[in-house]
Amino acid sequence: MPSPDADQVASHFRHTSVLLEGAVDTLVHNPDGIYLDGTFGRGGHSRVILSRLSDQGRLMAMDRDPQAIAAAEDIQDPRFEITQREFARLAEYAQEQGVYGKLSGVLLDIGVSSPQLDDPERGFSFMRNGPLDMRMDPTQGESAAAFLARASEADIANVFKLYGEERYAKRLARAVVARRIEKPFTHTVDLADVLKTAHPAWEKGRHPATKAFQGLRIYLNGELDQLDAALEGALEALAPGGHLVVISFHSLEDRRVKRFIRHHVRGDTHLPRGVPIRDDQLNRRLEALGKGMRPSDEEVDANPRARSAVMRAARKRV
Ligand SMILES: C[S@@+](CC[C@H](N)C(=O)[O-])C[C@H]1O[C@@H](n2cnc3c(N)ncnc32)[C@H](O)[C@@H]1O
Repeated sequence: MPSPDADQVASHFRHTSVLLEGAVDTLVHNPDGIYLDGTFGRGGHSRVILSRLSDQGRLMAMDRDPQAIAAAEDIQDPRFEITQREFARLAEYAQEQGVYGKLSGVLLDIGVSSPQLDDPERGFSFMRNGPLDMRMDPTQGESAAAFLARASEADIANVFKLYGEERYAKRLARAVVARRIEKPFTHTVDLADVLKTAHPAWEKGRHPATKAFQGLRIYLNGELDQLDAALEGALEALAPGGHLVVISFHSLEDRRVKRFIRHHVRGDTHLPRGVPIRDDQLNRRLEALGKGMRPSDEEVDANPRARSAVMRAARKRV
């Protein structure tokens, strides 16, 4: 892939941040604190966080996508630094920087950015034709084309079902395998057309390839494992009283975030079921900060990609 030019990337494909004010209001409780934005994207949240910090405050950011890192070039602020890395390794980053256990807040705005979806060259979109890639970091791991060329029919069906929640996963996988014998898949629209032809029940307003594409993207980027590791890492890297804020875009992710927070709010899940629990056996490490927050109707009207977003937040107990 050619090395990304920050201006080109920033001007061609824009990202509208979701729950921008709500997330930053919940995250920043101490203007002198050290914060970590695990999903820089185009820096929508990062820029507002910086505007809320004092001269003593500090913001560390990360993203696994080299184009996101290039888009941060215009932030010339001594309080800001960024690294290209997976957020599963956020605790390691905090350790290297000497701030492990000292963070005032961690923000994760997970999933894909609009520039990733909108740039056909990234291969995420079934609407715009491009090479079938779908990696957030195109230098790591396996592309969608490589996976579809080598995986068994059962593995492909599993990806569509587990990560795309596609009801007709087996049927779609069968069509993919039948077609690849004649010609391998190299482009997004070609795959989308095969999925569309094989799909028996189109839902109104939704392209029949939507769920299968989601499944491939989540699988190829290891998104659920990344999320689990990032939540664990954030809990350790936060200072007592630090805030964790997570915005997710579909139920597979939100369920995990909700479960993680509930587990640490109750502090009882390591004990066998049915055993009476004494208070001193509980290890309550988090306090929930409100209930899940969703974008307003106005925000969804202005940015339809916000419609499935849910934000959950918690405070690490002292
Ligand atoms: C929804 S966008 C974030 C947008 C950002 N908050 C903004 O306002 O511009 C999600 C970003 O997270 C990044 N990302 C997703 N999974 C990641 C992971 N496991 N590690 C690091 N970055 C990841 C993507 O590359 C993408 O840039």
